Amino acid sequence: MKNSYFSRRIASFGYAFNGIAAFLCSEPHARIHAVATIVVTAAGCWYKLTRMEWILLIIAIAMVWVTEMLNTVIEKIMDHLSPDYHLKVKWIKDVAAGAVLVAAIAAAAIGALIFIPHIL
Ligand SMILES: Nc1ncnc2c1ncn2[C@@H]1O[C@H](COP(=O)(O)OP(=O)(O)OP(=O)(O)O)[C@@H](O)[C@H]1O
Repeated sequence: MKNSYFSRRIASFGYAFNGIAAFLCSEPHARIHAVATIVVTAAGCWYKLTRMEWILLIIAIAMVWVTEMLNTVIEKIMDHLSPDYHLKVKWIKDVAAGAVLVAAIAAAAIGALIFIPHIL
């Protein structure tokens, strides 16, 4: 019983990692985020960010990844359920894309507030 519970939890982690791999393999945006994440993390190490700066940076990076992944899922669902042009689909996709933009602007602002003082 215990074994089957833990093996199901381990399997769930496996599916989640498969999902991240599928996102990275199929979406060009994901690869851009991956490169940006590596560059920002390397810059953080170079400038020896404080613990609080790392916390803010990790939240900013995660926000962009999560919104981009959910936006992609919403696009795929809509393309599957409603491949034809539809004003409601346009609204749903535009709002989902808007969420990514909000996260990206916030992440850029957080990055600037953290790195500009270090660079100067
Ligand atoms: N079926 C549809 N009905 C109405 N508008 C749509 C439909 N599909 C796409 N659109 C419009 O086109 C925009 C782009 O949609 P699309 O699904 O191509 O997203 P994208 O961000 O270009 O995705 P990707 O870059 O991952 O291909 C949407 O935000 C929406 O305004």
